[in-house]
Amino acid sequence: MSTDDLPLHTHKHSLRIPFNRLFALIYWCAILALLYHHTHSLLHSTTLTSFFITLTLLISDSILAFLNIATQAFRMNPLYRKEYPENLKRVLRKSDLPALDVFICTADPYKEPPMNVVNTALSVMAYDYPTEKVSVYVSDDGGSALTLFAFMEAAKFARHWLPFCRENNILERCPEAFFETDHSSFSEAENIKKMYQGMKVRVDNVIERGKVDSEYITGERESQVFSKWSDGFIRQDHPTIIQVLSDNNKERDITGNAMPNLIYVSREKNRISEHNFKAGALNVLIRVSATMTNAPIVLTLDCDMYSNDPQTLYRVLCYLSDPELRSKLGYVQFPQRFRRINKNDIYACELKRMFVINAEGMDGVLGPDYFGTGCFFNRRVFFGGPSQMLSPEILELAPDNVVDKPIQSTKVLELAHRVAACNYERNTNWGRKIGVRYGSLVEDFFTGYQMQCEGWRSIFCNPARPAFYGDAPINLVDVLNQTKRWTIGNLEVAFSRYSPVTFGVRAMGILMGLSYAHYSFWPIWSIPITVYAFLPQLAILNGITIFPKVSETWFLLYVFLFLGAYTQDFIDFVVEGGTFPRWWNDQRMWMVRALSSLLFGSSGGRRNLLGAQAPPGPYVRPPLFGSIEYLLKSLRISTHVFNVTSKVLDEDQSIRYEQGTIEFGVPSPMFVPLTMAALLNLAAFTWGHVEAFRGRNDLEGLFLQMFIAGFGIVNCIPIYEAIISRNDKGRIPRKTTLVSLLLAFALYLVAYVTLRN
Ligand SMILES: O=c1ccn([C@@H]2O[C@H](COP(=O)(O)OP(=O)(O)O[C@H]3O[C@H](CO)[C@@H](O)[C@H](O)[C@H]3O)[C@@H](O)[C@H]2O)c(=O)[nH]1
Ligand SMILES: [Mn+2]
Repeated sequence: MSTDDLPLHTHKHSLRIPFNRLFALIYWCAILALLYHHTHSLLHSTTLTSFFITLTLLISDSILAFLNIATQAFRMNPLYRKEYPENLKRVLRKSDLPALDVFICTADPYKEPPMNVVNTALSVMAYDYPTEKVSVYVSDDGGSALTLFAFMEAAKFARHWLPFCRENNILERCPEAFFETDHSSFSEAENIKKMYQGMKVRVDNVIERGKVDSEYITGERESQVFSKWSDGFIRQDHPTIIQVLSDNNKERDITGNAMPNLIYVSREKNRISEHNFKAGALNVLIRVSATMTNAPIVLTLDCDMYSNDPQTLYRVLCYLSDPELRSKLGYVQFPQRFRRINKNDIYACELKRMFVINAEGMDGVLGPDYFGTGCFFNRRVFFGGPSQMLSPEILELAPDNVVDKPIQSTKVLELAHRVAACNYERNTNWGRKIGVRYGSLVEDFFTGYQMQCEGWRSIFCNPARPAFYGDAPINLVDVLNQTKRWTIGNLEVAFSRYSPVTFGVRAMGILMGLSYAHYSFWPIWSIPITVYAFLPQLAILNGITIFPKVSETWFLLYVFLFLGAYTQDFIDFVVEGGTFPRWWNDQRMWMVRALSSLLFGSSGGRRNLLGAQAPPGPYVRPPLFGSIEYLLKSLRISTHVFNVTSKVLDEDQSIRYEQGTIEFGVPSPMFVPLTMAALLNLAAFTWGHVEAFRGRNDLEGLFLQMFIAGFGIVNCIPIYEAIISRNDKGRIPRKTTLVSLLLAFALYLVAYVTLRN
């Protein structure tokens, strides 16, 4: 039978491509016209005030224009793919199936409950795949005995869980998710559930006490392991701990089947060496796994994600075993999908554009960027471009090396410890040319980008049943802190010597270069957003017209630019299954993000050069410009830290989240610009009408400004509610409102003095 009859995968191009291209052309012409208009007015401005206002608008609109052009790159050639795993099983023998190493990262047992991490691991250990070919490596940057304890428990539970899933052909192989569904039709389920809950109680007890008491330790071997957590052991300074918790050469499940490998790794840490956060953790796992199993396929997973489909690996193999793709295929990326997002996704955490729409767009060119989780790599991709292999410093780490010793042999364990040491990477290519790349807080984005620059292709795989599910933050501060980390990370890429606009365009062509530029430069989108949130409003308050009148032709240009961008964005969103309320919240959240986290730095996150974390400070810290924070880093005055997002659910907060109420709560400086904008827009809109009513205003000339203020107000409704009508703990703290009010008034005074002369 020819392979045409048994396709492993197919794809089709979006029908909207011709329309998108035509529209992009028209839209670019409109943008050019606007920039011409501004330049013309700038050259003919009569007063200093009008000169500065026009200059501000010109700068803002140039930034918007650049970002818009970059966004159009995603729309030039979107692609939709489909895989046929059933065909794969007909052409590939079981014995030919490649092995898989799964990497799971965790960093803090209190922010990332070990039971969640355990669920992540169990869901992939239970993949529908020959168990002797699966190894799961857990990286614990928290260096916590609590996490290790949870995994010891998990290894025991897995001996029951895996055969249960296999024999009953369970789809939902993450225990927590499975027990949330109706499982009454499975006779053993109750038994397994009891075991699961027993494990949960033990793990939670240990977490609550903060240590593993002797009553929980069974046997000499376990107590020996925990004795490593001696007095001087702290998370920032401790030796490497590598613990094989399940070894497929030895362990059998209760039905006598081999168990997958499960290995706990907490790399060595000290205060002098840079440990490079998650990127460093992943590089240690790449090396440790190379010494033990060296599987040709590597899956990276965050501890807040779990597998939702045991067949996923077969989908991946549809691409990785395709002879036409194989030699250049670096990774297969699945979208991040989230489980508990509320109905209208108030924080726009679904990130449909980033995780689906844009990824499909890039897939039509050279493939999607790397999202940090839910990604299957060809191990070879970590070692230089497809035609230019970079050999690691020791032979055993090479991607084609075959491990011929059992994972618990002294030789293997010795080497594994050696490659997990703090100073192992000194004078090597790790983090620069080999492995996951250092130098950006979005190590995922930066790494995928560099791989693609080296000539690797990637594939976006988006099956109907989500391959993975994860959790997204459920309060505004967490969302904004996450955005802030991404902001800094993106700027680090934008202004590195690998900048997508120069290096990227040269290496991958204009479309890929622009796609990556869109992400790395998006923080500067906060400049136009801030200008449009304040300038037109301040102008209204001072009776100044800054946009064309309704009767002028230029007015139509503004209408077209606004409606064109919004409509196109809306169509993209809805075509991918979005709803109107979700889209509305999404566009609101991008403005919120722009006004707060993109611009301002906040709580924590800075450390001194020795790498010691600054002690947690009082609630309100002086706001810092994101760019200043970035600058401080560039001047080596401070460095950025990867602030892990909390995955602990507060009951009250969860309820408010379910109801769709925005959670402010803590007096964060990040809320100040937002609240200021809400107040000023309301003031301007009201004042504009009052003046018009008194006949002192020309509403025709102020129409665009009034429209912007009105649009701002509609977007700010939840903020007004959070200031005035809410009494719950999630309302905007009085202090924040007061500070914002004062600052808004100060801003008004400044404008009064400068604009009226
Ligand atoms: O020093 C560290 C810090 C973090 N992590 C792990 O990194 C993962 C992601 O951290 P999280 O707090 O969940 O960040 P998110 O913002 O949700 O993560 C997104 O953004 C990150 C880059 O900023 C990517 O690494 C992630 O894959 C991507 O999902 C988690 O598993 C952490 O345990 C470490 O292993 N070591
Ligand atoms: Mn996360």
